[in-house]
Amino acid sequence: MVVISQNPTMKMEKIRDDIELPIINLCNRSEAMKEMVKACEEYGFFKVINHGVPQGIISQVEEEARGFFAKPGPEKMRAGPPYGCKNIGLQGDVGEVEYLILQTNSPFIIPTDESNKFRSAINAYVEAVRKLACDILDLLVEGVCGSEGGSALSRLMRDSENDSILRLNHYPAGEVSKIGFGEHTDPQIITLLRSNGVEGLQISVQDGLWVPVNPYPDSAFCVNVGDILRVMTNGRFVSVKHRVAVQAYESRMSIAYFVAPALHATVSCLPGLGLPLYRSFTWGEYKQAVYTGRLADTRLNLFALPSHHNL
Ligand SMILES: O=C(O)CCC(=O)C(=O)O
Ligand SMILES: [Fe+2]
Repeated sequence: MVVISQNPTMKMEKIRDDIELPIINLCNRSEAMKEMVKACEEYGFFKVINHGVPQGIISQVEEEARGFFAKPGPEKMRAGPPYGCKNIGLQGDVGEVEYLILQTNSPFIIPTDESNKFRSAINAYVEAVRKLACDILDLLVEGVCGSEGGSALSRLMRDSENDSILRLNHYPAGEVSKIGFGEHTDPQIITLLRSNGVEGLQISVQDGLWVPVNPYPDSAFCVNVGDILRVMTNGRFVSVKHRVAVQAYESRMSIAYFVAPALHATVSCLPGLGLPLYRSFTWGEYKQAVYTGRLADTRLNLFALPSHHNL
């Protein structure tokens, strides 16, 4: 039986701080392609610099987000969805985090945003990170399938009904033993993450061994493989568990852009990558499995094909 603790604390697991994620320079595309593929196989995480998202657009959205999270609790609560606090998902998972979740593909409102400045900043940000995500996905497909791969991944996010979301997280400074965001894999295709320079993110390179991801260089985006990309690369890329630890003296803020297909889109292994490890499913079906499971579940197991299939 799983016991739900109201304030989860970090178990005393080992931390390894001698692993640095690769920092990939997008200016050199053929090098970047190889390095990204290697990083996706090894860690499921990497950082990109010279990514083409203007610093002004990033600063604007970070400033607006800071302003929003600094509002008094009751005011934010009154905003209702898209605002949330402590609860993560629908199955009782909690963390020391407050957040805004915005569907990027349909008009949204932030009820406290009377002047619409926040909304404009977010729209500009989403447009810029969308381009970056397309670019990264095209390079990854080429790296894995060669030029025949074409735009097999980026076309999923170009679909006018794509289900991509933007999530702004704020972790107030507090007791370091507390969990801001419990361990999980991101279910989507890929995630582009920005942080305000405060540490806290950790990735699980193997069971019980956590690697802190430092927030440097300042200009970088952290990119990670989601479960869908794992399925589409037939397990060659790994969607790695990660979590966020509360920091003692400073609040962490992060902005995650999760690239997802349309709900009706079929997810299956890209051609030429061997016998599929997972059965095909729609993104809607997978999302349902995410909603009905706990944050830390390895939901892809539900879609794994029996091993005799691969003999
Ligand atoms: O805040 C972070 O750095 C990571 C948050 C995260 O993993 C998520 O929102 O899925
Ligand atoms: Fe995540």
